[in-house]
Amino acid sequence: MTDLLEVNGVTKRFGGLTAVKNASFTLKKGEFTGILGPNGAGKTTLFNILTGFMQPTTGTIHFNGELVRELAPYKVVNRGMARTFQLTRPFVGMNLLENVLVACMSPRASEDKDKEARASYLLAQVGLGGRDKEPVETLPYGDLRRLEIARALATRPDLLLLDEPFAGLGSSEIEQLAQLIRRLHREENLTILLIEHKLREFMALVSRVIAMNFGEIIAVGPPEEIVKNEKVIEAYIGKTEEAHASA
Ligand SMILES: Nc1ncnc2c1ncn2[C@@H]1O[C@H](COP(=O)(O)OP(=O)(O)OP(=O)(O)O)[C@@H](O)[C@H]1O
Repeated sequence: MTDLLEVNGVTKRFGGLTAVKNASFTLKKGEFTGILGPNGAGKTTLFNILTGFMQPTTGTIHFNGELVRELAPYKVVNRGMARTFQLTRPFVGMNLLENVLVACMSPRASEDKDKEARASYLLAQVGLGGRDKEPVETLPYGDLRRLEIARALATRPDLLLLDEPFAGLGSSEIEQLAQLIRRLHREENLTILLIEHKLREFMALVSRVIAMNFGEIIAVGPPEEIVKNEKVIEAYIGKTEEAHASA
């Protein structure tokens, strides 16, 4: 497998706070990787940097061999990196089909000549088939998450970044969405980077974990190793009383 994404020494400072500290990692084509870490660990900041919503203070990002640092978010999308957000942002006043159609105008989707057919197909693919004309305003949370994924897929990405797709969903919705994500990874030749706090679902989906704490990458490995990693356990539950006593 070749490297699709190469992150090298990325740091992001907000005044005196270092949200991401010297992060380096690679993603290989076809990998399903997750970023794990407690609140405030720097996961979303890292996503924002990768996708052009923020510039790193230092460090470089290569995607498909090209330097993507300094590129505006739409240019990053045009190079094949699409994302979803913790808070969904549909185009209000438009129906489901129109919401996906906008993304079908992406340069990478130029081969998709019949845009309406493509948008309709994507809605069906994410489980929203037959609902093209529904207004987006009435959509429940779980369906909004599906719509976001359809819009991201419309840009024909090589890498899909999912920021907490299960937040706010009930257990049956989570299971359905997890199945969808798993199927997309398998059938659409996608490389996926996932942030998710729902640990059981997270660990079942990913094959590699990048664990962060206080902006730093503290461990990288398969889920079965990460759950046993001392630094990761400490980051989640804090030092044991014994360790505190001897410190
Ligand atoms: N625009 C900003 N300005 C100042 N500080 C920020 C900004 N964005 C994030 N931070 C800070 O950077 C740190 C990392 O935040 P970030 O949102 O990346 O963490 P996270 O791991 O995604 O957390 P969560 O799991 O709660 O979403 C936090 O201390 C946060 O308050």
